[in-house]
Amino acid sequence: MEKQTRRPRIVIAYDSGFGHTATLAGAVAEGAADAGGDVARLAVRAVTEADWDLLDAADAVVFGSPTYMGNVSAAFQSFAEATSSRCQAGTWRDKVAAGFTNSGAKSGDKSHALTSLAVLAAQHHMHWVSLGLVAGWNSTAGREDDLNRLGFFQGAGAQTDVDVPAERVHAADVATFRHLGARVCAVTRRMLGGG
Ligand SMILES: Cc1cc2nc3c(=O)[nH]c(=O)nc-3n(C[C@H](O)[C@H](O)[C@H](O)COP(=O)(O)O)c2cc1C
Repeated sequence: MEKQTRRPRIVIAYDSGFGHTATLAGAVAEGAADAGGDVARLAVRAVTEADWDLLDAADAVVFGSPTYMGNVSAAFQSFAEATSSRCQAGTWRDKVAAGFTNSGAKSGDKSHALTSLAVLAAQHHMHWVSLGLVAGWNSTAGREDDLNRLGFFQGAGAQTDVDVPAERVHAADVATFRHLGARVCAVTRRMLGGG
């Protein structure tokens, strides 16, 4: 008989100064929800007591930040520092984690921001989930609309022109970020024993 488990509880904890990364956080949330997750999104600039409770009760936390000056935003780093007592206490130990970022340049040193997110997860003794996609747009047959068009592996990376409104993120990035959400949900379900 198939083992029954509850729906994985997934929290998307993100920062966004101008709304682009917030839109992409929505794509991660949709992917996770479509895959059967019980999903909450929270903006780390204004974390409430209820938000901390959500984070503490989550099975998985997906961290997201715009890339600012080649790293996570100052607001995201303030949130990261605010988690330090939980780090000491091991409150988030063995939760699943993953990350995403978005920047203005095609590269823009996004890898460094993703690494900061992975280090935060490691300091919390969480289990990091990679993007799980081959690199797109890297051959003569490749197209800008490929999944993982920017070729990230550690997490999901998007590029948004700095002068477009928040909702005008790239469709291939939206699909890539949805994939990350679904993958986090699938891995978390396995961790919960649901196969
Ligand atoms: C303070 C600041 C620093 C930035 N640094 C970078 C950077 O290092 N690399 C890059 O490609 N884009 C950089 N950008 C552009 C943003 O990453 C880009 O506009 C992104 O879409 C903003 O996301 P948001 O709307 O979620 O804040 C920077 C923007 C700001 C405001």
